[in-house]
Amino acid sequence: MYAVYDRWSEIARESFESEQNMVNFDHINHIVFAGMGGSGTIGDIFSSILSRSKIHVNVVKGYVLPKTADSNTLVVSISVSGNTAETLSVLESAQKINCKTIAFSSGGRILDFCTKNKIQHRVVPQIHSPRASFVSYLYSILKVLHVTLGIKQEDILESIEELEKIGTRINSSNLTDSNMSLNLAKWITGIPMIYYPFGLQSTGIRFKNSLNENAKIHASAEDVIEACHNGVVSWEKKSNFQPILIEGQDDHIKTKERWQILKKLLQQNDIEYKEIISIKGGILSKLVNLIYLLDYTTIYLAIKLNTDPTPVKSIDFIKKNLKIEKI
Ligand SMILES: O=P(O)(O)OC[C@H]1O[C@@H](O)[C@H](O)[C@@H](O)[C@@H]1O
Repeated sequence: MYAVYDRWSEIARESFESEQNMVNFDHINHIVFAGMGGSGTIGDIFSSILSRSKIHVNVVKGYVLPKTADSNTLVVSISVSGNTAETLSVLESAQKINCKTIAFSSGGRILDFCTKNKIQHRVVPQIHSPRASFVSYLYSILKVLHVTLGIKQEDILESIEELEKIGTRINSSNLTDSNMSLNLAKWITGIPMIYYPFGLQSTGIRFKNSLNENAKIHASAEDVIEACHNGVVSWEKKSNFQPILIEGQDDHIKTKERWQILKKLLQQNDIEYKEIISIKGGILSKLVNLIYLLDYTTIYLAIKLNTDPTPVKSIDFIKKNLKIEKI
């Protein structure tokens, strides 16, 4: 897995510079991103980026297309394997009601369905595993859809440069004290309780998912503002949860205030915490930079725990036991 992660910035650039044909969907007022796990995180990223645009965005991590979808809706289906039942189900519903559709997969049932129904499809090869392919999928989708999504090329290139910069500091050729991912992995001894601000949700959820799949440990992730109405009470008791605060340089002023109060509360309760602060820059740069740093943490943690990050036996077990034909 290291070998793939060490190349993330190169993969990002290659994917964005690939031959994939760009497409511009017009007359859309609603976009649905359908995908599970790492493919769902890509939807979360676009949801953050588009949160200030006039386009209504839904991220569907499940089987059901929102009732508001119609022929002015673009449904973007993302599945690295191309065989994820939930994602295929949303695509089938979208095709039935004449949504505009495009799908990205390495092949599988999604490619078969698109070929049969003449739905736009782009093949993006799987690199190692669906979650490690995250970066090639993100930048291939950006290549194909950045005009439709109104994302500027310069913002995309800036984000690749940021991946290059952080890569040299956190990759496996720098196993020193200056490696932030390694340091965070060394610090984690219990269950990470991840807090994230509005706009950086994808980083918190992806970190949780990668801790689960790579390090095979429990983890929890909450929006910090919401947690100030419920989750914070849990710190009144001792536990083996460890707070990790993912803070954005440009968080809303009231979010910044919450971070300060939360830190004060943790200090009063004698609870050690870690702060991970985003870089300055565009939202895409912030998100991919954090995801890279935190994903690497999960691989270093897996190694520390003598755990092979690659296999996900329990997910395989669930999939084997699913009665796909009954969906
Ligand atoms: O992108 P796919 O192939 O639909 O997979 C979605 C998710 O499916 C899970 O089963 C995988 O273990 C995740 O890592 C993955 O992100």
